[in-house]
Amino acid sequence: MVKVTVCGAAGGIGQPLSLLLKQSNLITHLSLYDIVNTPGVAADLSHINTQSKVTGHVGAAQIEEAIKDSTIVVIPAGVPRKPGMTRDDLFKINAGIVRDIAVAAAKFAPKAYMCIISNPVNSTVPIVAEVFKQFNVYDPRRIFGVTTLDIVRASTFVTELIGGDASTLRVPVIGGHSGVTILPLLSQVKGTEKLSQEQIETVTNRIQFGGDEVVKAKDGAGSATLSMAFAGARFALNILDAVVAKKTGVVECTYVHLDADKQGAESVKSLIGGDIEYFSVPVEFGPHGVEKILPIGDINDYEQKLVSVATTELKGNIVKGSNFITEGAKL
Ligand SMILES: NC(=O)c1ccc[n+]([C@@H]2O[C@H](COP(=O)([O-])OP(=O)(O)OC[C@H]3O[C@@H](n4cnc5c(N)ncnc54)[C@H](O)[C@@H]3O)[C@@H](O)[C@H]2O)c1
Ligand SMILES: O=C(O)C[C@H](O)C(=O)O
Repeated sequence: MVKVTVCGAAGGIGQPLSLLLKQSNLITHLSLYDIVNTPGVAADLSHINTQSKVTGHVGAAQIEEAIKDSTIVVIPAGVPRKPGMTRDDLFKINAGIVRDIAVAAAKFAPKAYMCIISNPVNSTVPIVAEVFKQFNVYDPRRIFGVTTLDIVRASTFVTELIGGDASTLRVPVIGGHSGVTILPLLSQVKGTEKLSQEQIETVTNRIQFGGDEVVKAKDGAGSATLSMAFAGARFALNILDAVVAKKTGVVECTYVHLDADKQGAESVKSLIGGDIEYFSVPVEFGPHGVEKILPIGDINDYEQKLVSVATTELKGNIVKGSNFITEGAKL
């Protein structure tokens, strides 16, 4: 059985993400969890003639059956931003939502690959990790912050400048998932050498603040949902490719605890200054989740400066998430 549970499945991301996952032949059971509307979404999706069974589960009383024995738990549950808000402003509401889902996963699907979309990702990933530690089921190779939308945006925006096929252009984006913590490594992308420094800085800023572009355009109706669904499905399917289909060479940048591959993280740590716990890095996936943290490679002086700015903010976000569990009420 390959069961994928989407938590927040009735939402702006949850619905199109579930639709994309329904198309995968690697999934046998698609389980939809939310506090509202999942019976309807599940009934609708269940008419699609692909192999997975679809079930809908509503509210805390049904979270056990929703999550039990999942291979993957994807979490886009929680509130999105409105114009003028930072992702960190969402912490007050989303931290508790993510904690409660993590507790259920730790109890009922302790071996699941956890894919966290809910913002602020820089803090919600440490929340899930600390919950798993409290239940003695922690494995850093299986807990991921989904930063794929930053990579997808980077491919699109950079291609607009240098031409070519955005669907195959790979732009490494490391760091975290908010503003200045998002670090596109454009110097590693062939074709960017023809851009001026001004163009590089403008497109770097656009990638870092791409989320704000959508929040502003939606004008109070939320943040990115469709592009996030695309990115979230790509990420979950990458994991399934490695874990279920046993495909090798599956590589994506994702926000992980650097203990996921201590040896591989050495080169990353020397670049970012040693004492940071979580960072989005290029990861090769394998049958246990993170197989290897790959070297970040050479970065130029401009990118090195961006790294210094990012790590200061990121460290604060990480501590805030971890403390929410370690200094909170006993679970
Ligand atoms: N990682 C990223 O790149 C990225 C990109 C876009 C959005 N996001 C984040 O994803 C989250 C969801 O965004 P959205 O646009 O889908 O929001 P939305 O409001 O449209 O949907 C959220 C869903 O979560 C559900 N929910 C609320 N509390 C819940 C709980 N306790 N258990 C289960 N479900 C619950 C809601 O009922 C709703 O259906 C936000 O936090 C947003 O900031 C992250
Ligand atoms: O910008 C947001 O709040 C949502 C998401 O993190 C994004 O990058 O689009």
